Amino acid sequence: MGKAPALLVDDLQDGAQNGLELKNGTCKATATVGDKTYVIGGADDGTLSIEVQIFDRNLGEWVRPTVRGTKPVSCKGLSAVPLEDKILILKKGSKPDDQIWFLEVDTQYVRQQQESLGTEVVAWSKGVVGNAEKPVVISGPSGVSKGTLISMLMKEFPSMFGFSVSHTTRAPRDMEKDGVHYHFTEKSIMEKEIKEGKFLEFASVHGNLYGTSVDAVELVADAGKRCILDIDVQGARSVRASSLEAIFIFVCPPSMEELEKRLRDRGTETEEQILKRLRNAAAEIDQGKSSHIFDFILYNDKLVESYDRLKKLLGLDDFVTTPKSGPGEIDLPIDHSVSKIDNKIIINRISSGEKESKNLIILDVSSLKGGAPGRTRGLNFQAIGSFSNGLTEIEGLS
Ligand SMILES: Nc1ncnc2c1ncn2[C@@H]1O[C@H](COP(=O)(O)OP(=O)(O)OP(=O)(O)O)[C@@H](O)[C@H]1O
Ligand SMILES: Nc1nc2c(ncn2[C@@H]2O[C@H](COP(=O)(O)O)[C@@H](O)[C@H]2O)c(=O)[nH]1
Repeated sequence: MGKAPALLVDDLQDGAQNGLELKNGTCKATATVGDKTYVIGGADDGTLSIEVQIFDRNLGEWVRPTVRGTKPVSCKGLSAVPLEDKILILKKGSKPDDQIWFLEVDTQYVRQQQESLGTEVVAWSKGVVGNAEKPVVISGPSGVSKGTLISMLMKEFPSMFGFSVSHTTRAPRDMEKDGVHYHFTEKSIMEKEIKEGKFLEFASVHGNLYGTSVDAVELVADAGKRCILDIDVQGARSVRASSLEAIFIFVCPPSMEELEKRLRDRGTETEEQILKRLRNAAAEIDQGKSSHIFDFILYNDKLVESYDRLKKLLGLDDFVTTPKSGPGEIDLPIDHSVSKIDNKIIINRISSGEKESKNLIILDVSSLKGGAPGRTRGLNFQAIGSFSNGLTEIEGLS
């Protein structure tokens, strides 16, 4: 339980309603989901991010929750619209790609986090219009060439893909840089952070601890890139069970002999480590082929051909000739009112000062996908503007 924020309980009971701004805050809104009222507001504590406090109406207590995900920066004003297990947050006066956020309050991810931490948890997730490309999980036995294929992809499409930098307790190899190839970490520190719920997945692999932090995935999404995860089969299984929607690819060697040759030729492991990795490879290949975790199995015999097949799987083979056009961005009017009818959020422009804003935006939240940790995809919208000649212009997705 934390100290009470500037708002009093009476303010919540008398004045604040779902979807309405509070009169005594520039960047504050409240929304009630179940027995809890969420007070969402910026910079009260001197930071630049939007903070969350909860008033538990059953207990009559204020709670300061553990907040997961990248916090949005504060803005000129907020509207909050409660949905079933999350709250839609509309940020006023922010850039078009920073206007729509979700505060998850009762999703599967939040419930899992609450269970492991034993505290109240909320999680931020930025909203994305349309079906933004899913992250890519690449798995397969050690030495099969996951890293090689990922490097080729990142080199050819530097602005499209971003690598999720894992944590590991293994020692760095000669050419490996901390923070680039891995976050090289002490076991005790990593175990503590796992307990604190900072990892999307983790596993003991070939005698060391490896894991993908939520921050690693968020960082790539924040850069507007499609995240690539290079993780073992156990990790892939955990991600499959999480709310991170991804494409799962298992890279398979042409034979165990070839796998052994690649591992030995790479020359990065001791004899003992090579034998351990080869012993584990047989089980990984079995699971990779039979476990239904993976959407695709990619046989890596000849590297260039495998890379071409990988690009095809990711829809990149015709990328240069026919780049896919995006679904567009929503540009919210600064002064607006918000109402909700079923799965449609109606955003009405109030003042007439903004020449380029649409008068009415209808946000469709019926097909939301993904969510924390990561983006909430599947937002659709229609923007309707009227002109002095009486004509109406409609744009956006239906
Ligand atoms: N198709 C191929 N034919 C021959 N050698 C290859 C091929 N693909 C990759 N290699 C080589 O095999 C070695 C292992 O590749 P890489 O390091 O990419 O494997 P990895 O799956 O990322 O391994 P790890 O899981 O241990 O990180 C490298 O030296 C790479 O140059
Ligand atoms: N479950 C996870 N597995 C991971 C992660 N990062 C890497 N890996 C896998 O570990 C092995 C060995 O990697 P190496 O760099 O020591 O050769 C390999 O299969 C990787 O895919 C992770 O975050 N989680």
